[in-house]
Formats: sequence, C-alpha cells, structure tokens
Amino acid sequence: MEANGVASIGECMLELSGQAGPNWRMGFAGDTFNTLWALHALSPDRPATYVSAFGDDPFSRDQIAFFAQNGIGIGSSPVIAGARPGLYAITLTGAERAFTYWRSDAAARQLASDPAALAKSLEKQALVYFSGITLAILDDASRKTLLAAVATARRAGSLVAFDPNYRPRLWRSREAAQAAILEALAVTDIALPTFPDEQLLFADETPQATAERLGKLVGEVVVKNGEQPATIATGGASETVDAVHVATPVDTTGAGDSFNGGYLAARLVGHAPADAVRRAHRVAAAVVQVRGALATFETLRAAFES
Ligand SMILES: O=C(O)C(=O)C[C@H](O)[C@H](O)CO
Repeated sequence: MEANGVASIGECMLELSGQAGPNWRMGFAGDTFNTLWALHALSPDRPATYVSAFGDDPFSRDQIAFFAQNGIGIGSSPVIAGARPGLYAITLTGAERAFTYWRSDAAARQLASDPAALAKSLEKQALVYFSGITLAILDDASRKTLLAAVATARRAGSLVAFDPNYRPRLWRSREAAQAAILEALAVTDIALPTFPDEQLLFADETPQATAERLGKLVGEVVVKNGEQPATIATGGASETVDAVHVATPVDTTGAGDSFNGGYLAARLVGHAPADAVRRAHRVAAAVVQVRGALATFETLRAAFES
C-alpha cells in the first residue's frame, strides 16, 4: 500500500466556545486535531488518522463518531475502559482567547501506552504531525516512546511536521519544555512555530532570530506571528510573507493550527513555501471569523482556493 495518509498525534478535547452562561456550545478540538481537520478538508483524498487514546464513556464515543462522520479515523489508537476525554473552555477578551482546562486525567495522556499500536497507527503515512502540547501531556517514558515512533515513521519515509506550541501551564518547568521540544525538532522536517511562544521559551528577540535558530536544526521552518508577516527559512535562505488583515475577528482559537493545516496541504501538493504560506494565512483568517477552533470544510476550502 502506498504511503498516502496524513496522521496527527495528540489530544482532542471537548471544547466549550461561544458565550459564558447557559449558551455554551460544545464541540471537539485540540491543537493537533484542529490542524488535521484543516489538512483533511484541504487534502480529502488522503486517509486522515487522529492518533491518540480514547475513553469508553458517551463523550468519547461521540468524539470518535464525530471524527468518523467527517472522514477521520483513529488508526490503532487505544480505547481505554473507564477513561474519558479532557475539556477546555474558551473565554474571549475581544477576539483574543484564553483557555481554562480540565484535562489532567484525560485518556489522551495514554496515547503512547501501547507502543505497538502507536507504531501501527504511524505506518504508511505520507505525513506525521505532532506538537509541543502532544509532548507536554506525556510523562518522560511515554514521550520517549512517542519520539521513537515518530523517528521510525520518518525513517520509513514519512515527512514529519511539528509545532512547538508552548503552553507553559502544561510543563513542570521551562527547561523541561526546552529539552523536549529540542528532541522533537531533531526528528522534524517542517517546523511551524509561533514567534511569541519562541520568545517566551527561548528568548528570541525577533521572528528572524527564531527562523535562524530553528533553521540550523530543521530543513524547513515557518515562523507564524499572528497578523504580522510569517518568516520562512529553507536551505539557508529566508523570506517573509504578509498575513491577511481581518477587520472584525471573532475568536482567534485555532488560527495557528489551521494555518499549519493549510500550509501542509499546500506543500503536499507541491506549492512552494511562500505560496503555501499565502494560502495558510487565508485559511487562518477564515478561522478567526468563527467561534471555536474549527471552521467548516467549505469555509476552509474557499479560503485556501481564493
Ligand atoms: O490548548 C490546547 O491544548 C488546545 O489544544 C486548545 C486549543 O484548541 C488550541 O490551543 C488552539 O491552538
């Protein structure tokens, strides 16, 4: 079988978005899922797999059913008796989002508990994607298992993409996050960091400094910076590509994740990095105009193709 699939590894939570009070809307989201959602919308012919661990409660069952209704499988991900998904709520100040989490005992923390199942889920994938949040939810031994599985997939021919997506609250220390993220970058082909995260984590002074630092570790780097231009570093050269200005953003949740999905979809069909960034910016601009992390497939496709 041809290695044609796209796989994303991490935690998809229950998401409360919209207005506080009785009008919360429940959805399913999580950074690596949001990226896969956009990637799948834009590369519908590639089998899409969300690699995680799931519970067996009604919410976990609904989550897996929601994935399936939208053409996304779970590969060989374990379904664990008695476990349940994590939950997060989005609070908005204007369109700027803040998250409250209930996730410390989520099923996804066991995504590397069965190394053979994890390895199987990563077989025959054209692309394997994961993030710093995937690393942050795992204990040290599980993180090693995960990175070994990603390295094996890469040796078998998968392209590996990684977003450091630094969430300080999920790490025991900044140093622990730095060490784990550097280990992940060592098995990465395409790095998709966000400048404010890298500034916080590695004290980079400018996006250019982030691009240069990461460009020494990874062949293809795109540094996102919200509404500011993105900086691309490939093969020792760098360039910037303006973002799309959105006059009335609604909710910035998932913008960077969807950018990543758009970028990777474009690269998989052979668009050059700068063109892929232009498409990715348009995808991100569409996502900030909806509440919650996910825009409809139609919205994402229209933005990508416009
Ligand atoms: O913060 C997290 O762990 C999430 O996955 C929630 C959001 O969907 C994500 O951060 C948006 O990038």
